[in-house]
Amino acid sequence: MEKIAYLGPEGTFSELAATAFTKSAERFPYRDIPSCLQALAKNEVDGAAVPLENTIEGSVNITLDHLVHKHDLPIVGELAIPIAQHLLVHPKNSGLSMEAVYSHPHALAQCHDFLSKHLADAEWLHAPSTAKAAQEISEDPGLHRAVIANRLAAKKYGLTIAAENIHDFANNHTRFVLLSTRNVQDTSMEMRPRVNKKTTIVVTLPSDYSGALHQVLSAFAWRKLNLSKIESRPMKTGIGHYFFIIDIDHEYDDVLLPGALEEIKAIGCETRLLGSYPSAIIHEENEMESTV
Ligand SMILES: O=C(O)C(=O)C[C@]1(C(=O)O)C=C[C@@H](O)C=C1
Repeated sequence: MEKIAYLGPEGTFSELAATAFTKSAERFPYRDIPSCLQALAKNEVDGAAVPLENTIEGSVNITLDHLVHKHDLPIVGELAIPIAQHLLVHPKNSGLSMEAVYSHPHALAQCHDFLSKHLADAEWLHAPSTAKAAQEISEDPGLHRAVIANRLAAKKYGLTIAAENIHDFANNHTRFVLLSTRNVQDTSMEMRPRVNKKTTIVVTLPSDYSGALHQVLSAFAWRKLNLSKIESRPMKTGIGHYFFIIDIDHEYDDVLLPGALEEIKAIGCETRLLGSYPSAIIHEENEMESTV
């Protein structure tokens, strides 16, 4: 892989994930997640690292929805990385007497307890990414805004860490997926310890068919295929119209998964394979290589 897209600017968690996926690829920052996917679809890059789910905040809906509704970009790898959120301020400002706190909505949500306790009177403002907030505040100390971002962003944009590890739950991780239209072999995934194989599918149930979801689940159950996630998302075609995203702890083999999908199709479901890929978790922040 030569070029990888991520949610920019430099210093986001997405950049950390992109680096963890592949050190050799040149990293290209984009303004938002849809632009990363668009860049891959237009072959401006040959990979994209995008967030899918956080342990505290749940799914990153914009990624899921764009993967399902707008593109056909296969998932080729998955990494869960530790997310340590810190409160950053411009060195000319001090600590917690700020007019506003500025960050990505997911980062603000991950620190809700801390903000309620220490910055309840400040405005909580949404930024396109954690590092974008850090970059803007580094350029304008007069805004009197604190930022929630990672250590890399603090270093990159010359901000001071006013409070460390302010996320509400200790085990804060975000799952990132690597998307690519190429047959990727040069990511660092295979070198990681404890790599599992996973498959992600999208299932649309037939309308007015009692017990359809039950039958879908039993197609996996009697084959002893473990599901690690099932989530419904709106099809955007009307109230009550949903599809399901299902993660299966098994690689797409020649027998079990094709058999389960055939069984599901036979009851009138539509299915789509989003990818079958290696999956790993990085437990500690110090296992992440810095990109500074
Ligand atoms: O803003 C960033 O640094 C991102 O990479 C985005 C993002 C997200 O979309 O959830 C990624 C990981 C963290 O959960 C917080 C923010």
